[in-house]
Amino acid sequence: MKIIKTGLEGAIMLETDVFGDNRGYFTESYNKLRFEEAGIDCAFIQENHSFSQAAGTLRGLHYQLAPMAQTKLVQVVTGAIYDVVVDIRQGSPSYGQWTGVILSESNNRLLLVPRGFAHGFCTLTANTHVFYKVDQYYSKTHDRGILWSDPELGIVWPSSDLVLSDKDKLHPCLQDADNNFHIE
Ligand SMILES: Cc1cn([C@H]2C[C@H](O)[C@@H](COP(=O)(O)OP(=O)(O)O[C@H]3O[C@@H](C)C(=O)[C@@H](O)[C@H]3O)O2)c(=O)[nH]c1=O
Repeated sequence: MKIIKTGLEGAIMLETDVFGDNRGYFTESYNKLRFEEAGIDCAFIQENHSFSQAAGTLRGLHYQLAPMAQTKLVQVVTGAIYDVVVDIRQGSPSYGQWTGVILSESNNRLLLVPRGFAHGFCTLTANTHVFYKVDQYYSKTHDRGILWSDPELGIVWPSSDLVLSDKDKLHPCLQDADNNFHIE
């Protein structure tokens, strides 16, 4: 497993080892020991699967407030996404900064989204299946969002013809969002 740094401390990309043969390939998409060796100590307790029909479907930017904050390990099984994380930890040198990576069915890359980061993605293909593990349960009362188009963030999304949920059209900008993440 290869560890690839993103522009944001703590948000890392993982490239799994792929064993191809005449049938196709095999890869370990998660191995607790390998993660621990890489200094990633997460106990994943829920796995989510989202399916998006259209290319240009944008889900985000989402996070859960502490104490229900989640680390997420994101993987694309079919199709491709532009996956974005935003550091929303107050006091962080990279507070308000974002980075984006492409995860696809063929690049064997996963993105680790730490607690204290907002997360969202835009599908690059139709019929995209995204799987992600989380280390805290879903909590509707802690679930929060930041507007995908917050001008202060200036995220450059890969499409302007977007499909959004009603909820995601109405989130506040980062400066007005509920946020109980702080670092020293
Ligand atoms: C996230 C989630 C949603 N739900 C329910 C709530 C709602 O009725 C329905 C759809 O929820 P949403 O519209 O929030 O789904 P979605 O917009 O796909 O939300 C997801 O977006 C990506 C970017 C993330 O990072 C995830 O953590 C999650 O927030 O599913 C659960 O039951 N469990 C869960 O873990």
